[in-house]
Amino acid sequence: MKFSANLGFLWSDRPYLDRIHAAHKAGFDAVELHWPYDTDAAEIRAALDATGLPCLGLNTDRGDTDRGENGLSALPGREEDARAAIDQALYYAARIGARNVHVMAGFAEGPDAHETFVANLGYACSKAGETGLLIEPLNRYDAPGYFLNTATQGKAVIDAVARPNLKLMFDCYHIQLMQGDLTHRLTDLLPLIGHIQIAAVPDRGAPDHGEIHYPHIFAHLDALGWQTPLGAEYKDPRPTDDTLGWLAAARA
Ligand SMILES: O=C(O)C(=O)[C@H](O)CO
Ligand SMILES: [Mg+2]
Repeated sequence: MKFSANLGFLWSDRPYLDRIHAAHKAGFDAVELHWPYDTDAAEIRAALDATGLPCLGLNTDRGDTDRGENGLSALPGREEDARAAIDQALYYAARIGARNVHVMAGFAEGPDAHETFVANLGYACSKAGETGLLIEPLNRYDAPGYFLNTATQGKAVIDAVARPNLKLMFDCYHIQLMQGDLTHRLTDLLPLIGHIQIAAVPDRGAPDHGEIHYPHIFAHLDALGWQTPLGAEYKDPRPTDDTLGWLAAARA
């Protein structure tokens, strides 16, 4: 199994460029970013080229975080802002060679939000070119009021958009908290999944403790033929270099 370091969380005590080199030194196969927009794309690209690490993805801008926004694409009436955020993410992704853009839904509910999300995702699919698009259900404990909460709802949105370049970001941490049954769910949804992320449940630490026995998940994904690096997206109180025993164990 291969692994991607999510540099939104791992080594978050240092600048993005240093995080890429730290991920390389630690033996990760890829990296993924959250919101790298304050860092010059050419510099990120140079660090990726120097290390040989592919970048698997980044997120659309959240909007006005001071007002608590966490994505814009499911917000009725905010289409112009949502599409500007999609354009910005696709442009940045193309400059650094990122494989995917995660289009963040935001805090919204109801049929209008669904319709708005589907329309904005349709726009993104038309503009994406070679870049893949992802949507990610977030759990209700961390993100109460977020529009997209379950893999089941994610599938309904993907079915409604009906475009081959839109897939599900299956974050085992969020899906375990909302729905569980990870083994069957990964099997059933596999054709719709574009990226998979991992963290311990419920504390979102390194994937070496808690409700999910990750050696089983890794073996299961291996048996399913999954090859894309799994995104290590965890927040652990220890310095990142001290949390990587799970990676060594998975490599053994
Ligand atoms: O929070 C997550 O799980 C993510 O993957 C995204 O970056 C959205 O915050
Ligand atoms: Mg995630």
